[in-house]
Amino acid sequence: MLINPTSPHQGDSWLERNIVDPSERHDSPIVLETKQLRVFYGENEAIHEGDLKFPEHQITALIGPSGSGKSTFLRSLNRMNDGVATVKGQILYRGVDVNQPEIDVYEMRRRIGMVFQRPNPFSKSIYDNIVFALRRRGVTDKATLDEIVETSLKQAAIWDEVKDSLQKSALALSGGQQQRLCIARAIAVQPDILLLDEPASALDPISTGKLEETLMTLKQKYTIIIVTHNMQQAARISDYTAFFNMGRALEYNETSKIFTRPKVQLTNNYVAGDFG
Ligand SMILES: Nc1ncnc2c1ncn2[C@@H]1O[C@H](COP(=O)(O)OP(=O)(O)OP(=O)(O)O)[C@@H](O)[C@H]1O
Repeated sequence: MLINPTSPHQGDSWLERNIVDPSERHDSPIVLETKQLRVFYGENEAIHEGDLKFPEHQITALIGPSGSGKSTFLRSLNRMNDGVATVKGQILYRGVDVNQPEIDVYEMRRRIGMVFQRPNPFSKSIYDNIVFALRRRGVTDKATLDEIVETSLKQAAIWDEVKDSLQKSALALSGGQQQRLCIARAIAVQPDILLLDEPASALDPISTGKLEETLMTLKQKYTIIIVTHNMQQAARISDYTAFFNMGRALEYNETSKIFTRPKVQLTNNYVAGDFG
Protein backbone atom coordinates (compact mmCIF):
# COMPACT_ATOMS: atom_id res chain seq x y z
CA MET A 1 0.00 0.00 0.00
CA LEU A 2 1.37 3.40 -0.89
CA ILE A 3 1.11 5.90 1.89
CA ASN A 4 1.34 9.61 1.45
CA PRO A 5 2.71 11.11 4.67
CA THR A 6 0.87 14.33 3.99
CA SER A 7 -2.50 12.57 3.69
CA PRO A 8 -5.06 13.71 6.20
CA HIS A 9 -5.70 11.26 8.97
CA GLN A 10 -8.38 8.84 7.79
CA GLY A 11 -8.75 6.51 10.73
CA ASP A 12 -6.63 3.50 11.51
CA SER A 13 -7.18 1.39 8.42
CA TRP A 14 -5.02 3.42 6.04
CA LEU A 15 -1.88 2.90 8.10
CA GLU A 16 0.24 -0.18 7.79
CA ARG A 17 1.97 -1.22 10.97
CA ASN A 18 4.57 -3.83 11.65
CA ILE A 19 5.57 -4.38 15.25
CA VAL A 20 7.75 -7.33 16.19
CA ASP A 21 7.94 -9.05 19.55
CA PRO A 22 11.68 -9.26 20.36
CA SER A 23 11.07 -12.11 22.78
CA GLU A 24 10.20 -14.30 19.79
CA ARG A 25 13.61 -13.82 18.21
CA HIS A 26 15.92 -12.97 21.09
CA ASP A 27 17.00 -14.76 24.24
CA SER A 28 16.94 -11.59 26.34
CA PRO A 29 13.96 -11.23 28.66
CA ILE A 30 11.60 -8.30 28.17
CA VAL A 31 12.26 -5.71 30.88
CA LEU A 32 9.77 -3.07 29.84
CA GLU A 33 6.55 -3.30 27.88
CA THR A 34 3.84 -0.82 26.96
CA LYS A 35 0.27 -2.00 26.42
CA GLN A 36 -2.47 0.08 24.86
CA LEU A 37 -0.53 3.20 25.76
CA ARG A 38 -2.26 6.52 25.18
CA VAL A 39 -0.89 9.85 26.36
CA PHE A 40 -2.88 13.10 26.43
CA TYR A 41 -1.85 16.71 26.90
CA GLY A 42 -5.25 18.05 27.90
CA GLU A 43 -7.50 17.17 24.94
CA ASN A 44 -4.61 16.51 22.60
CA GLU A 45 -3.78 12.84 22.24
CA ALA A 46 -0.02 12.74 21.64
CA ILE A 47 0.40 8.94 21.75
CA HIS A 48 -2.35 6.68 20.55
CA GLU A 49 -0.63 3.49 19.58
CA GLY A 50 2.67 2.49 21.02
CA ASP A 51 2.70 -1.11 22.19
CA LEU A 52 6.35 -2.08 22.35
CA LYS A 53 8.49 -4.62 24.21
CA PHE A 54 12.04 -3.73 25.18
CA PRO A 55 14.57 -6.57 25.53
CA GLU A 56 17.18 -6.63 28.30
CA HIS A 57 20.71 -5.40 27.60
CA GLN A 58 19.81 -4.14 24.15
CA ILE A 59 19.78 -0.60 22.81
CA THR A 60 16.46 0.46 21.30
CA ALA A 61 16.29 3.67 19.28
CA LEU A 62 13.08 5.67 18.92
CA ILE A 63 13.10 7.59 15.65
CA GLY A 64 10.55 9.61 13.71
CA PRO A 65 9.73 13.14 12.56
CA SER A 66 9.47 16.09 14.90
CA GLY A 67 6.27 16.01 16.92
CA SER A 68 5.66 12.31 16.30
CA GLY A 69 5.61 11.60 20.04
CA LYS A 70 9.03 10.03 20.70
CA SER A 71 9.85 12.16 23.74
CA THR A 72 6.31 11.89 25.09
CA PHE A 73 6.54 8.11 24.83
CA LEU A 74 10.00 8.02 26.45
CA ARG A 75 9.06 10.37 29.29
CA SER A 76 6.00 8.28 30.07
CA LEU A 77 8.14 5.22 30.69
CA ASN A 78 9.36 6.48 34.08
CA ARG A 79 6.51 8.90 34.71
CA MET A 80 8.43 12.07 33.89
CA ASN A 81 5.14 13.28 32.42
CA ASP A 82 3.34 13.13 35.78
CA GLY A 83 1.41 16.35 36.28
CA VAL A 84 1.92 17.35 32.62
CA ALA A 85 0.17 14.60 30.69
CA THR A 86 -2.45 11.92 31.33
CA VAL A 87 -1.25 8.40 30.64
CA LYS A 88 -3.65 5.55 29.93
CA GLY A 89 -2.85 1.89 29.36
CA GLN A 90 -0.05 -0.05 30.99
CA ILE A 91 3.70 0.38 31.31
CA LEU A 92 5.02 -2.88 32.70
CA TYR A 93 8.48 -2.82 34.25
CA ARG A 94 9.42 -6.46 34.83
CA GLY A 95 5.70 -7.16 34.97
CA VAL A 96 4.78 -4.35 37.39
CA ASP A 97 2.71 -1.41 36.14
CA VAL A 98 4.67 1.76 36.92
CA ASN A 99 1.43 3.78 36.91
CA GLN A 100 -0.08 1.95 39.87
CA PRO A 101 -0.84 4.42 42.68
CA GLU A 102 1.14 2.35 45.19
CA ILE A 103 4.37 2.62 43.17
CA ASP A 104 7.21 4.44 44.93
CA VAL A 105 8.00 6.84 42.07
CA TYR A 106 11.41 7.77 43.52
CA GLU A 107 12.48 4.11 43.69
CA MET A 108 11.00 3.37 40.25
CA ARG A 109 13.03 6.24 38.77
CA ARG A 110 16.15 4.88 40.45
CA ARG A 111 15.62 1.71 38.43
CA ILE A 112 14.50 3.50 35.25
CA GLY A 113 16.87 6.47 35.04
CA MET A 114 16.80 9.30 32.54
CA VAL A 115 19.41 11.43 30.79
CA PHE A 116 18.11 14.57 29.08
CA GLN A 117 18.83 16.36 25.83
CA ARG A 118 20.91 19.12 27.42
CA PRO A 119 23.47 18.09 30.01
CA ASN A 120 22.11 19.19 33.38
CA PRO A 121 24.78 18.66 36.04
CA PHE A 122 24.11 20.20 39.45
CA SER A 123 26.09 23.30 40.31
CA LYS A 124 28.32 21.21 42.55
CA SER A 125 31.63 19.38 42.30
CA ILE A 126 31.99 16.39 39.98
CA TYR A 127 32.20 14.15 43.07
CA ASP A 128 29.09 15.63 44.66
CA ASN A 129 27.10 15.23 41.44
CA ILE A 130 27.69 11.49 41.57
CA VAL A 131 27.04 10.99 45.29
CA PHE A 132 24.08 13.39 45.63
CA ALA A 133 21.33 10.77 45.30
CA LEU A 134 23.29 8.20 47.30
CA ARG A 135 23.69 10.56 50.26
CA ARG A 136 19.97 11.27 50.12
CA ARG A 137 19.41 7.55 50.33
CA GLY A 138 21.52 7.47 53.50
CA VAL A 139 24.84 6.21 52.11
CA THR A 140 27.50 8.13 54.05
CA ASP A 141 30.50 5.82 54.26
CA LYS A 142 33.30 7.64 52.45
CA ALA A 143 35.04 4.52 51.15
CA THR A 144 31.75 3.27 49.66
CA LEU A 145 31.01 6.63 48.06
CA ASP A 146 34.56 6.89 46.69
CA GLU A 147 34.24 3.47 45.13
CA ILE A 148 30.88 4.24 43.52
CA VAL A 149 32.23 7.54 42.15
CA GLU A 150 35.16 5.75 40.54
CA THR A 151 33.10 2.88 39.15
CA SER A 152 30.36 5.13 37.76
CA LEU A 153 32.80 7.53 36.14
CA LYS A 154 34.72 4.61 34.64
CA GLN A 155 31.55 3.04 33.25
CA ALA A 156 30.59 6.38 31.73
CA ALA A 157 34.08 6.59 30.19
CA ILE A 158 35.01 9.87 31.80
CA TRP A 159 37.15 8.74 34.75
CA ASP A 160 40.50 9.31 33.03
CA GLU A 161 39.52 12.87 32.18
CA VAL A 162 38.34 13.89 35.65
CA LYS A 163 40.03 11.63 38.21
CA ASP A 164 42.46 14.36 39.27
CA SER A 165 39.81 17.06 39.55
CA LEU A 166 36.86 15.45 41.31
CA GLN A 167 36.36 18.52 43.50
CA LYS A 168 36.18 20.85 40.51
CA SER A 169 32.80 22.27 39.55
CA ALA A 170 30.91 20.03 37.13
CA LEU A 171 29.93 23.20 35.25
CA ALA A 172 33.58 23.67 34.24
CA LEU A 173 33.47 20.52 32.11
CA SER A 174 32.81 20.58 28.36
CA GLY A 175 29.30 19.76 27.12
CA GLY A 176 30.31 16.25 26.11
CA GLN A 177 32.01 15.64 29.46
CA GLN A 178 28.95 17.02 31.29
CA GLN A 179 26.72 14.60 29.40
CA ARG A 180 28.93 11.64 30.31
CA LEU A 181 28.94 12.92 33.90
CA CYS A 182 25.12 12.91 33.80
CA ILE A 183 25.26 9.30 32.61
CA ALA A 184 27.65 8.50 35.49
CA ARG A 185 25.22 10.20 37.88
CA ALA A 186 22.35 8.11 36.49
CA ILE A 187 24.25 4.83 36.83
CA ALA A 188 25.61 5.60 40.33
CA VAL A 189 22.25 4.54 41.78
CA GLN A 190 22.44 1.20 39.91
CA PRO A 191 19.51 1.50 37.53
CA ASP A 192 18.21 -1.32 35.38
CA ILE A 193 17.12 0.80 32.42
CA LEU A 194 18.52 4.05 31.05
CA LEU A 195 16.26 6.36 29.05
CA LEU A 196 18.08 8.95 26.95
CA ASP A 197 16.30 11.80 25.18
CA GLU A 198 18.49 12.97 22.30
CA PRO A 199 21.57 12.94 24.55
CA ALA A 200 23.97 13.94 21.77
CA SER A 201 21.97 16.73 20.16
CA ALA A 202 23.99 19.46 21.90
CA LEU A 203 27.36 17.76 21.34
CA ASP A 204 30.09 18.08 18.72
CA PRO A 205 30.96 15.03 16.56
CA ILE A 206 33.92 13.95 18.72
CA SER A 207 31.90 14.10 21.95
CA THR A 208 29.05 12.33 20.15
CA GLY A 209 31.40 9.54 19.13
CA LYS A 210 32.59 9.13 22.73
CA LEU A 211 29.02 9.09 23.99
CA GLU A 212 28.06 6.44 21.46
CA GLU A 213 31.04 4.27 22.45
CA THR A 214 30.02 4.68 26.07
CA LEU A 215 26.45 3.56 25.36
CA MET A 216 27.64 0.51 23.42
CA THR A 217 29.69 -0.54 26.46
CA LEU A 218 26.94 0.27 28.94
CA LYS A 219 24.45 -2.04 27.26
CA GLN A 220 26.32 -5.00 28.74
CA LYS A 221 24.89 -3.92 32.10
CA TYR A 222 21.83 -1.82 31.30
CA THR A 223 18.87 -1.80 28.96
CA ILE A 224 18.97 1.41 26.95
CA ILE A 225 16.17 3.27 25.16
CA ILE A 226 17.27 6.33 23.24
CA VAL A 227 15.39 8.98 21.28
CA THR A 228 17.48 10.27 18.41
CA HIS A 229 17.00 12.42 15.34
CA ASN A 230 20.28 11.16 14.02
CA MET A 231 19.57 8.24 11.72
CA GLN A 232 23.24 7.26 11.45
CA GLN A 233 23.43 7.20 15.21
CA ALA A 234 20.43 4.89 15.47
CA ALA A 235 21.93 2.63 12.80
CA ARG A 236 25.36 2.63 14.50
CA ILE A 237 24.42 1.89 18.07
CA SER A 238 20.97 0.35 18.37
CA ASP A 239 19.85 -3.27 18.20
CA TYR A 240 16.16 -2.45 17.76
CA THR A 241 14.48 0.61 16.28
CA ALA A 242 10.93 1.89 16.61
CA PHE A 243 9.68 4.33 13.99
CA PHE A 244 7.07 6.79 15.29
CA ASN A 245 4.72 8.86 13.18
CA MET A 246 1.76 11.00 14.28
CA GLY A 247 1.62 9.51 17.77
CA ARG A 248 1.95 5.90 16.66
CA ALA A 249 4.74 3.38 16.69
CA LEU A 250 4.32 2.31 13.07
CA GLU A 251 7.20 -0.11 12.75
CA TYR A 252 9.42 -1.86 15.26
CA ASN A 253 12.10 -4.32 14.33
CA GLU A 254 15.78 -5.12 14.47
CA THR A 255 17.67 -1.99 13.47
CA SER A 256 19.34 -3.63 10.47
CA LYS A 257 15.90 -4.51 9.09
CA ILE A 258 14.43 -1.04 9.68
CA PHE A 259 17.31 0.54 7.78
CA THR A 260 17.67 -1.97 4.96
CA ARG A 261 14.31 -3.71 4.52
CA PRO A 262 11.57 -1.75 6.26
CA LYS A 263 8.15 -3.28 5.81
CA VAL A 264 6.12 -0.09 6.08
CA GLN A 265 6.28 2.39 3.22
CA LEU A 266 6.34 5.39 5.53
CA THR A 267 9.34 4.01 7.44
CA ASN A 268 11.10 3.56 4.14
CA ASN A 269 10.36 7.16 3.17
CA TYR A 270 11.61 8.43 6.52
CA VAL A 271 14.88 6.48 6.66
CA ALA A 272 15.50 7.42 3.04
CA GLY A 273 15.28 11.08 4.14
CA ASP A 274 12.15 11.87 2.11
CA PHE A 275 10.55 13.71 5.01
CA GLY A 276 11.26 14.58 8.64
N1 LIG B 1 4.34 19.69 27.57
C1 LIG B 1 3.53 19.60 26.52
N2 LIG B 1 2.30 20.19 26.55
C2 LIG B 1 1.45 20.11 25.50
N3 LIG B 1 1.74 19.44 24.37
C3 LIG B 1 2.94 18.84 24.26
C4 LIG B 1 3.89 18.89 25.33
N4 LIG B 1 4.99 18.19 24.95
C5 LIG B 1 4.72 17.73 23.71
N5 LIG B 1 3.50 18.12 23.30
C6 LIG B 1 2.87 17.79 22.01
O1 LIG B 1 2.85 16.37 21.86
C7 LIG B 1 3.16 16.00 20.52
C8 LIG B 1 4.39 15.07 20.54
O2 LIG B 1 5.52 15.83 20.97
P1 LIG B 1 6.88 15.14 21.34
O3 LIG B 1 7.79 16.20 21.89
O4 LIG B 1 6.65 13.95 22.15
O5 LIG B 1 7.39 14.68 19.89
P2 LIG B 1 8.84 14.29 19.42
O6 LIG B 1 8.66 13.23 18.39
O7 LIG B 1 9.70 13.94 20.58
O8 LIG B 1 9.32 15.64 18.75
P3 LIG B 1 10.81 16.25 18.61
O9 LIG B 1 11.56 15.28 17.79
O10 LIG B 1 10.58 17.56 17.92
O11 LIG B 1 11.36 16.41 20.00
C9 LIG B 1 3.38 17.30 19.75
O12 LIG B 1 2.17 17.62 19.12
C10 LIG B 1 3.70 18.30 20.84
O13 LIG B 1 3.30 19.59 20.47
